Amino acid sequence: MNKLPIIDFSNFKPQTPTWDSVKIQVMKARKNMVVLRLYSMKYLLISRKSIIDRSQLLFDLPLQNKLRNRSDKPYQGYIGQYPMVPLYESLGIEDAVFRVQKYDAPKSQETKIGLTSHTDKNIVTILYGNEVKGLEVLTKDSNWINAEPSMNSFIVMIGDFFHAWTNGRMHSAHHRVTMAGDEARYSFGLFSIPKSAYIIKAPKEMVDEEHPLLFKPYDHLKLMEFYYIGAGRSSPNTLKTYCGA
Ligand SMILES: O=C(O)CCC(=O)C(=O)O
Ligand SMILES: [Fe+2]
Repeated sequence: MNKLPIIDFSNFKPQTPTWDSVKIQVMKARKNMVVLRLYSMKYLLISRKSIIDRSQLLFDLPLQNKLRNRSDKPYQGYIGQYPMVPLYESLGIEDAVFRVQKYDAPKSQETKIGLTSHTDKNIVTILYGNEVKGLEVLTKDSNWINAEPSMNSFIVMIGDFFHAWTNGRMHSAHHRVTMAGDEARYSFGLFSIPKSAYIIKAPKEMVDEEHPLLFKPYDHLKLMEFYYIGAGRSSPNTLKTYCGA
């Protein structure tokens, strides 16, 4: 497979043949990779330009202004100026799950790291962006494939919460951003997160002889701290290192 599965949600209504066919496609996709494109929402085409224009203005603000949106919590407020990912910066709304991200065009001809390979730690991520490509997803058979930008679709990605809660049935794919060319990439993400202090634990229905428990119960915020502040970043599988059963 060298393309993301594309699932058309545009005529998605309960009790219709489309409903059943979409359901089957979603189940198939989650076994292979679980990065879906949702074709729908024509109004996005109109609003997309204005979202990107406004994001440009936001990131063009002086650094000291952007730094005022700083947070002590992991993955909140302004993130940027990291030597490991010098092209990347992003702004999030405190305690909300919306984040605007910018990847500068690389300064030289070489391809550059925009974001290092990771799995999302949250429940589900919904991504939308401008026409500059860069997002790459690792398939279960270890091939990196490009997520081609598309104006009328979102990319939906399963996070580690769902992977743990379904005891491995849903796959949280590794992904990264690689930049090339001379245009900046903008992306917008909705990162759903559990309520604070919610302990993530696979329900007993998800655990059986064929599916032994993969992870001990854990707190999402503690996992985030382990990833961003602790030793978790260097681990290829942060969740397993943190709370593998
Ligand atoms: O910008 C993108 O397309 C990917 C962003 C991402 O992977 C993340 O913020 O976790
Ligand atoms: Fe991500």
